[in-house]
Amino acid sequence: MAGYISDDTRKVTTHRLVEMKQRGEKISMLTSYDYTMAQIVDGAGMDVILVGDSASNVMAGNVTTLPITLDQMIYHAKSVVRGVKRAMVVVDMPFGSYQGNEMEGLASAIRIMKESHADALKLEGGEEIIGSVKRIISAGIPVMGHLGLMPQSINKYGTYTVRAKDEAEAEKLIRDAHLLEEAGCFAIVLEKIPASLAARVASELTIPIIGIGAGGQVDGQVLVVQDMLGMNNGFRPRFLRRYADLYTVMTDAISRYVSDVKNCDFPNEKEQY
Ligand SMILES: Nc1nc(=O)c2c([nH]1)NC[C@@H]1CN(c3ccc(C(=O)N[C@@H](CCC(=O)O)C(=O)O)cc3)CN21
Ligand SMILES: CC(C)C(=O)C(=O)O
Ligand SMILES: [Mg+2]
Repeated sequence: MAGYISDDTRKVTTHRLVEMKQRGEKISMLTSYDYTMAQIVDGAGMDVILVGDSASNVMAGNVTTLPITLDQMIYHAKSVVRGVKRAMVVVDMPFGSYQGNEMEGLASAIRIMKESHADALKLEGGEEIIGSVKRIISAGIPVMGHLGLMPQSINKYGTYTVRAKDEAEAEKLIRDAHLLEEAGCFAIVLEKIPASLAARVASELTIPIIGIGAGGQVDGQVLVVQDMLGMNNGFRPRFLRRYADLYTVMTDAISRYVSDVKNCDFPNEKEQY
């Protein structure tokens, strides 16, 4: 099956994402944490590349996203930006860099933008962090919101189960989404919530809603690239579609290399000087 690669090579902007929502063209988004992956993802025609704090899990092997630092996020973001020509690059602000202190949030945001040359930032939360969101937007930095399952708050909930299933939580999520839009966010990620609730938010708001485990009635989709490529053998939530089985492909290739080295089949005469 042929892939979809846009012939429009202009850099993706916040303005163009809103236009895509208005036209009904879905927005494609995947994570990347490094230069090599970002080059592949951008070259395949991705609209938005997220330098996710899921790097804490996927790159560093932590159990949660909480330990990753501002310096580490900046390192990943710089590596990704060097590999990207067309996609918009959005960077997750890490846990501890914006909660509870607007001025610290602004300072962290400016550091990420100044040092990485990324295009925008993403912050988890609604009302609780709206002060930081407003300050960062006032500085001219585009902000993407993130509601529903918020992995930086995992210790408050204790599980990664679906969020906003009860009326009260759903009403708060809708209020938070409106607050984020009014504050000037250019898009919002909704993670692991009922599809009907996500559809309602997407229809009520003008800004694009990007879902992960939030159904198809939203304006775009995001996944972690290692998950959709099948490199993370253990991570198989219901919302994940696996487009490849790179775990098997890579294990086969690497084990053949081990055999070739052991059996003195590598290198051969043509592979030496
Ligand atoms: N590799 C990876 N992929 C992600 O999508 C991701 C990360 N890491 N790290 C940060 C957050 C955490 N996310 C998560 C984590 C767990 C589930 C999840 O649904 N896990 C299990 C059990 C959930 C439960 O307790 O019911 C599942 O089977 O669905 C979903 C998203 C999404 N993000
Ligand atoms: C799963 C996406 C939305 C994310 O925040 C991340 O990868 O960190
Ligand atoms: Mg994240």
